[in-house]
Amino acid sequence: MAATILYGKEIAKDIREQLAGEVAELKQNGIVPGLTVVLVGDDPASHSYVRGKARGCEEVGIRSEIIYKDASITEKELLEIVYQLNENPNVHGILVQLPLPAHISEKAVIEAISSEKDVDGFHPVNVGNMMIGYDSLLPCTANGVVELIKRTGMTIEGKHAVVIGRSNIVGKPVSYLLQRENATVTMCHSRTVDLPSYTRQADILIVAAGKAHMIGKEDVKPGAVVIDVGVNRIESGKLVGDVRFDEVKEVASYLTPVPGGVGPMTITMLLKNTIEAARNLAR
Ligand SMILES: Nc1nc2c(c(=O)[nH]1)N[C@@H](CN(C=O)c1ccc(C(=O)N[C@@H](CCC(=O)O)C(=O)O)cc1)CN2
Repeated sequence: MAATILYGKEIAKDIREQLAGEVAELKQNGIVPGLTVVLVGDDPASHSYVRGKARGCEEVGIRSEIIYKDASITEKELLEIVYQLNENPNVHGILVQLPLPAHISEKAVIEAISSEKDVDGFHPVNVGNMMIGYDSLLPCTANGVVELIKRTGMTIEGKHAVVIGRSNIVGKPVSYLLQRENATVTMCHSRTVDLPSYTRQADILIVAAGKAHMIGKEDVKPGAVVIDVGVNRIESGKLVGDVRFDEVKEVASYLTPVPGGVGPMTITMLLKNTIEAARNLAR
């Protein structure tokens, strides 16, 4: 039986309607949630993502601002911008778009952002709280993946989840979040020996390797939920995932497309975090 396609775009629309209601309620109490995004350099994909974040804010009523900086900015100058945003009471969420130019330390920039305004959920305080299971601002893509799986109506508890990829943005946090939902989680990566022997055991397969079309139907257990986090631009200019969509849809129970699957959920979870940060900071 063919898989049900999980259109993140439609689910994101649903969630955004709910978030718009939450923003309206905050505004009635005199709080206008505000997000500032800092974008360094001229990477076209980053510019497009940042525009998407501003559009999302407008849709739900969050005040947003984008600070554009040339790639020649020094690390010290960028840190100064972050320190000023930390002090600004109208800014509840701060996000520095990644990747940064090689001469700027991502670690230094992430650590400079106030953990209470870290709407990416990348600050070590937020990562630590997530690992322990305390409340915190959660990494957006990972949180979006878990939300998508929940929307299938399946029970995550007791399922075997296999995650391919161990990045700080997706692989590591999604593994912790699924473990928090009581899944049994196996983390695989580029050095895993005999990857298919793991993927074929997965009830839930999260593919975040950044390698176009690496997963085919022979790698998937029939009936598995398959979430494709890959966004790869191939030679023809087309955007494709890490999963061979047309093949895997024949065996999976649920499958996300690329584009239109996980991507739109990332920005929606950012909006959710900004509202949560505004609420927390007003306490
Ligand atoms: N500070 C951050 N930097 C980066 C993050 C992040 O979460 N925080 N993640 C990625 C980029 N990203 C958000 O910033 C992002 C990537 C993809 C999408 C998205 O909607 N993708 C669409 C396709 C878009 C296209 O046509 O190019 C989809 O999959 O449907 C949104 C956000 C790295 N940097």
